[in-house]
Amino acid sequence: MSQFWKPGTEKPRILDDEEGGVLFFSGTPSSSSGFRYSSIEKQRQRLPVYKYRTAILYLVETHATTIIVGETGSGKTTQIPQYLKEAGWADGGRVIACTQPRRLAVQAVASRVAEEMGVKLGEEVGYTIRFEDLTKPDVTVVKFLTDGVLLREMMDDPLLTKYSAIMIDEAHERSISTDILLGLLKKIQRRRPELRLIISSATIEAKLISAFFQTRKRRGLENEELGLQLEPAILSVEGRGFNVQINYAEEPVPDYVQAAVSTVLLIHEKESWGDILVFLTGQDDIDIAVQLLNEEAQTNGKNTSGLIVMPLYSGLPRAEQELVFSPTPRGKRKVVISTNIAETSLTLEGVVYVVDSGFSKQKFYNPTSDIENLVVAPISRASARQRAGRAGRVRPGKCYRLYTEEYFLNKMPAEGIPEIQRSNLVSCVIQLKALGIDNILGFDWPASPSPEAMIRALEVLYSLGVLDDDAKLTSPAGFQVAEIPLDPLISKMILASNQFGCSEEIITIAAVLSIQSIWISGRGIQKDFDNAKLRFAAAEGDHVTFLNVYKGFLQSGKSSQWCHRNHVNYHAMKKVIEIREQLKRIAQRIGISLKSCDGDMQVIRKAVTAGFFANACRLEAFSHNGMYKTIRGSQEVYIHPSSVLFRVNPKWVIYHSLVSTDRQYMRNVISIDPSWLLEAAPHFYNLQRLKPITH
Ligand SMILES: Nc1ncnc2c1ncn2[C@@H]1O[C@H](COP(=O)(O)OP(=O)(O)OP(=O)(O)O)[C@@H](O)[C@H]1O
Repeated sequence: MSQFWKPGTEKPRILDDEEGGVLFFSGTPSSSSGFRYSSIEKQRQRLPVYKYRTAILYLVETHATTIIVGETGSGKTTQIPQYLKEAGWADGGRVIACTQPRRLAVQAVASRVAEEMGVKLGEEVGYTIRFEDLTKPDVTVVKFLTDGVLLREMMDDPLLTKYSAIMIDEAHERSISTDILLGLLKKIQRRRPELRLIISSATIEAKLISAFFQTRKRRGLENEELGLQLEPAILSVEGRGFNVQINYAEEPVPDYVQAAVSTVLLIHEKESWGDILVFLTGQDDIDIAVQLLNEEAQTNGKNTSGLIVMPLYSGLPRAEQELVFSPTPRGKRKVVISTNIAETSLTLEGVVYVVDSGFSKQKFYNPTSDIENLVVAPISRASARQRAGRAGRVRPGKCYRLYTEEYFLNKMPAEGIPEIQRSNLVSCVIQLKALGIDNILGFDWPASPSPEAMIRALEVLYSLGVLDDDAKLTSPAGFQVAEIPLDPLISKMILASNQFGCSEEIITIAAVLSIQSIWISGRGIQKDFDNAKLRFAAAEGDHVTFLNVYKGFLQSGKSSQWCHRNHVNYHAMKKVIEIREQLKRIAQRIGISLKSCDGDMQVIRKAVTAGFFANACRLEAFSHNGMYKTIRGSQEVYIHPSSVLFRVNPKWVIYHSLVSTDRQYMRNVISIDPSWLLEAAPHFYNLQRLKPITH
C-alpha cells in the first residue's frame, strides 16, 4: 500500500483493547440468548462513557443543562439514554428523548438500544421519523427521533411536557433543526425547570454551545430549592473506540471517485479481513463507483472476487439501506459506498477500513438570487474525524484519506458552517411563526442567520399568503400550511388544490416529490430506461408523468414485476402510498376535501403554480441550447436530462428543485401558462417582468 499512501500523525489510539475483537461477532444470534446478552453487557461496560456514568447522572440531576463532549465511539448515543432510564428519569409515565440529525441514525441507534435493553423495538424503546412512528403511547419511555420531528411535536405540545430529559445528540453537526431546537429549549427551560437538557457534541462546538446557554438571562428559572444549577455543566468523556490508523494520499488526487475505487481494490488485495466504508458525495458519484467496480469485476474478476458492493444514500429505499447492516457472509468483504448519511452515529459492525474522499454535498443558499444549491464541497476536519471514527468501532481499523496530510492540517476548515447560515429559511421561519415566535430577527440563535436570507423567507411566505402585513401567520391558510410537515411551497400547492378540486392528484404529486426518485436508472440500461419512461411521459411535464406512473402501479395491483419491467422503484412506490395516506389524513384534518379532477391537467398545473410560482423560468429567446432564465433573479438554468421535458423546452416552466453540476439544472419540471403566475401571485410578479418572449 505504500506507493500511494503515507501514514499520518493524527491522534493515536486511546482505549485499551485488550479484548481485541473476541467479544464481538458479526452474526446476529437471538437477543434473548443469554450469551448474547452477557456479551452485550460487557461491551457496554468497556465503552469509555461507562466510567463517567455516575458523574453524568450527578450532573444531570443537579444541572438544567449538561454538555457532554466525547470522541466518536465513546458511547454517548447508545448509553446515556439508558443510564437516564436506569436512574429513574422515565418513571411515572415520563419519557426520555434523544434527537439525531439523520433518519437512518435514528432507526439504527433505536434498534441497537432496544437490543442492548433486551426489548422489542417499538415498545419501551421506539423511534419517530417523519412519516414513520414506531412508538407506543404509555409504553415507550426511551424515544429516538430526528431533531425536525421534535420541533414538529412542539406545535402540539409547546413545552414538550411528556419529556423529562432531552438529549440533543451530534449537536456539533449544527443542523438547522438542532439550532432552532437549542434556541427554543432555552425558552422552555424557563417555564419547565424540571426539564433536563443533555447536549452531546464531538468537538469544540461544545464551547460555543456552552457560551450560548451561559449568556442567557435566566428569568423565571428560580429553583434554588431544588438545588438546580443554572449554568451548564461540561463533561469531557476521554477515550474512544479502537485505534484507527490514518493514512493520507502522498499527492492530491485528480479524481476522487477513481481514487476511491483504486483504494478499495488495493485494500482488497493487500489487507486482511474486514469490510470497507467509502465516503463519496451523492447518488451520482456513488453510482459511478459501483459501476467502475462492476466493470473491474467483468474485466479482471480476480481483483474483485469476494467483494459485495452496496450503495448507501438517503434516496435509497429503506430495505436497500438496511442491507448495509446485514452480516457479511464468511469469506466475503462488503464495500459500502455512502454519502455522509453514514458519517455520524452509525456502527456498521464489520467495517475495518474507511476511505474518505474529503468531499460531501452541501447546501448553499444565495439570498440575492434566492437559489439554494447542493454543491460538492470540501468537508471539515470535524467531519473527517467522524468519518474515520466509523472504522475502529468494534475492532482496530484504518482510514485512507484521499487528500494529503498537509491539506488536512492547513487547508481543511476546522468546522463546517452551521446549516442555518447556508440555507433557504422558508421552512424555518414558518415553524417559528407557528410556535408563536413573532420577532424572528430578534430570536436567540446559537448562530444568527443572515438578515438577507430572513427577509427573503419573509417575502416568499408573504407572497404565498402565509404571512400577513404584520408578518403573522394568516388564518386559516398560514396555520394550515404550517400543519403540513413538508416544504411550505408543497404545502401551499396542496392547499390550493382544494380550490381547484384536484387534491387527490396533488397529494400524489406531493408524496412523489417527498422522496428522491421513483425511477431505477443506471449506466448501461439508459436506453431501456428512457423507453420505459416514455410510456408514462406527459407533455405537461414530470408532475403529470408521476400521476401516470402512480395510476399504472395501482392498475397493476401494486405489482413488483410491473415495477421491474418499467424501471420503477417498487420500494419507492410503496413509500409513496404510505406518505400519501398520511398526507390525506393531515389534509382532512385541516379541512381539505379529497377530490379528483378526473384528468383535467390544467387545474393540476394551476395548483402547482400556486405553490411554486417563485420558481418560474422562461426559455431564452435566442437560445438553441435550451437555456432558461429564472424570472426572479435572471439566473441561467437548464432542464435536467432526467426530466420528460428535456429537449422539449416549453417556453414557460416551473421547477421543483435545482441541482448544480456543470450547470444549474432544474429537476421535476412542469410547463405553465405565464398568465397563471399573475393569478397565483399578483403581488410577486408584474406584467412587465412576464413579457412573453419573442423569437
Ligand atoms: N449496532 C451495533 N453493533 C455493534 N456494536 C455497536 C452497535 N452500535 C453501537 N455499538 C458499539 O457501541 C459503541 C458506541 O456507539 P455510540 O453510537 O453510542 O457512540 P457515540 O459516542 O455516540 O459515537 P458517535 O459520536 O459516532 O455517534 C460503538 O463504537 C460500538 O462499539
